[in-house]
Amino acid sequence: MHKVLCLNKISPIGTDRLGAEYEFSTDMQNPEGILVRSAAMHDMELPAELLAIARAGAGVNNIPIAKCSEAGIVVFNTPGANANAVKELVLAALFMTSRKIIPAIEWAKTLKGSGKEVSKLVEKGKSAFAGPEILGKKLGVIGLGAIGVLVANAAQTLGMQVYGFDPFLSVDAAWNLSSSITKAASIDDILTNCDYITIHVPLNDSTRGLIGGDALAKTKPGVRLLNFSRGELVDTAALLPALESGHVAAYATDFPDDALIGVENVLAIPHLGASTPESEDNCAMMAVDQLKDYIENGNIKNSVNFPAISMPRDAQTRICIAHRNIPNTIGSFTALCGAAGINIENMLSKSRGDWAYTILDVSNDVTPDLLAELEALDPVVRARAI
Ligand SMILES: NC(=O)c1ccc[n+]([C@@H]2O[C@H](COP(=O)([O-])OP(=O)(O)OC[C@H]3O[C@@H](n4cnc5c(N)ncnc54)[C@H](O)[C@@H]3O)[C@@H](O)[C@H]2O)c1
Ligand SMILES: O=C(O)CC[C@@H](O)C(=O)O
Repeated sequence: MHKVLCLNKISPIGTDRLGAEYEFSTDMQNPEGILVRSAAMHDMELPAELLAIARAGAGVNNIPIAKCSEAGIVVFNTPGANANAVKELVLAALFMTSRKIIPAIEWAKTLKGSGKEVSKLVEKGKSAFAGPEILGKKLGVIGLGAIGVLVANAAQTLGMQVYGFDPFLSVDAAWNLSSSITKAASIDDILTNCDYITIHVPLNDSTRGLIGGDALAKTKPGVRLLNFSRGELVDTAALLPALESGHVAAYATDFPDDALIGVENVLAIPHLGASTPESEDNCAMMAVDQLKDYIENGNIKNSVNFPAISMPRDAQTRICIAHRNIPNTIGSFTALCGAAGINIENMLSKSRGDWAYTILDVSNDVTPDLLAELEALDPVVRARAI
């Protein structure tokens, strides 16, 4: 029986796929797998038995990736599975930051009880809530991955002039991006030219504070800023005076902090980007399928720390080895197998940056001694036989 710990609410459409061979619970000791959404895992002790963490979603800044790699724990995410849900909320925010829809609705509620005067009061008060159209305005999209591409294409069909910036644009994203999107040469191109700016990059050490005082100073007066990626990408301390002066006309964020809540022209949304049944089902199914394939077959798809690797099973036993990407490592695996009288029928090894992963399909039983010898090799962080 495999054990899977679930740290957040995960759609049963996904967890039902675990099947009868799995014990699944929100509270258990020594799990082999963890399913997680946004739960903070940085301070969590990682169980020795833990093989993999599957993040039902895109962002993995809640997971200690480097620590997991060192322990041979494979971390998965579900690229693109919630992108449409986020795109739809970003489009809603484009309209909401323009047309003052939320404060206007709040104001209209105050007219309750005014009887026949309501229509007169509405006409008198409505000018306080006028706001511009998005048609023809310039939208800058920072980060053209799964979400950024969908946002850029949709905004373009709504009549916006869209500029995109992504120094690491993938081939897939380039194929999916409308040819009408203008390529920005630098982030400054976006900052200085655009009426609306939306951020769709991961949070990491190089993007934290991406929009700080210097960046804000380059933006057009009256710019509207949208952040559906992570709160720490925008420096709240630098943003507050820019909102106060009106230089930033509005800020929509899915990640409000205490200082932003209640501030005029801040649209503080409680992390609802991926909260649709469709997205929750997609993420859960992908996360569970990837986790199961890893636990049962050692195959890796959509990992953020180890390479993609997959091989059909056609031998008695599979040895899976997570290791550092250094020369002569594979030779030491085959030498140890040979010395143990193990015949390798098929093998595959892939690397990704500092890390690598090797699958050896063998025609014998594998002894705990051989696994211990493999794991004792310097580059190896985890070896198991399935
Ligand atoms: N609000 C939500 O509920 C929600 C849901 C999903 C994702 N997210 C956040 O949105 C982020 C993006 O999601 P995605 O699915 O589009 O991810 P993705 O990995 O498909 O795309 C991220 C893109 O950002 C680009 N990028 C990285 N650093 C950059 C930089 N400095 N400047 C410009 N581009 C850069 C990458 O090349 C990539 O194309 C996630 O990392 C997550 O933090 C939030
Ligand atoms: O799980 C969620 O609700 C949010 C997920 C989102 O932030 C992500 O990065 O995919």
